[in-house]
Amino acid sequence: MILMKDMVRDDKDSKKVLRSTAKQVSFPLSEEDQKLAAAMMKYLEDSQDPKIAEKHQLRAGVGLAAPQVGVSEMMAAVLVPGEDGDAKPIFKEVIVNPKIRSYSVQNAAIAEGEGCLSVFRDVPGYVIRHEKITFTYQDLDGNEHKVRLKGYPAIVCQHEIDHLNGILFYDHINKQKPFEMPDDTTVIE
Ligand SMILES: O=CN(O)CCNC(=O)c1cccc(Cl)c1Cl
Ligand code: NI
Repeated sequence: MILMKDMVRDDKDSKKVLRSTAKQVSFPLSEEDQKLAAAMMKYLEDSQDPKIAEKHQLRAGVGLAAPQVGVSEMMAAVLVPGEDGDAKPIFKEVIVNPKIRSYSVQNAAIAEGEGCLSVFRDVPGYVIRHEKITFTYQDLDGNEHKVRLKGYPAIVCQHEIDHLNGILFYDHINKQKPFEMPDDTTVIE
């Protein structure tokens, strides 16, 4: 089971795993990679269950990338829950070797900013991202997928794909004016 103690912190990342480009994953997946993928998705499910999260002191997450638990591989779990906890998640997948193929000119940012399990402090400010993205990835069986996302799920996948490329959310915050946004940026509540 992945716990908070397993998370690599950006302020203590001596191996720089959070700041390097992760390795491409080859198929068929090794036993180890299959176990890691399952454990990462399980972390997200548990962290979104108030009782389990409380019991194991898990910080909630809608995504988790392998470098965050010290594994420099191109793999991330994404679990964006449905509105008001209705059973069907908006996006649930372990994305392997993801690559953004195109994106909108239009920018978007989450109103309350972003958080990260690799960043044990609040970093206020608007994280400016693409409102829409088209990206490809392989699923755990190696099948290629091409997905178009918009709004919140698109933001989450950008946050995760960033992790695989050594980028952290606060890299996108304007240091001088953290709450400045390009004027036509969509604010996601
Ligand atoms: O990389 C994944 N994490 O660090 C897990 C914790 N952060 C979140 O769940 C989170 C919170 C707010 C906005 C975004 Cl986009 C994300 Cl991803
Ligand atoms: Ni993160």
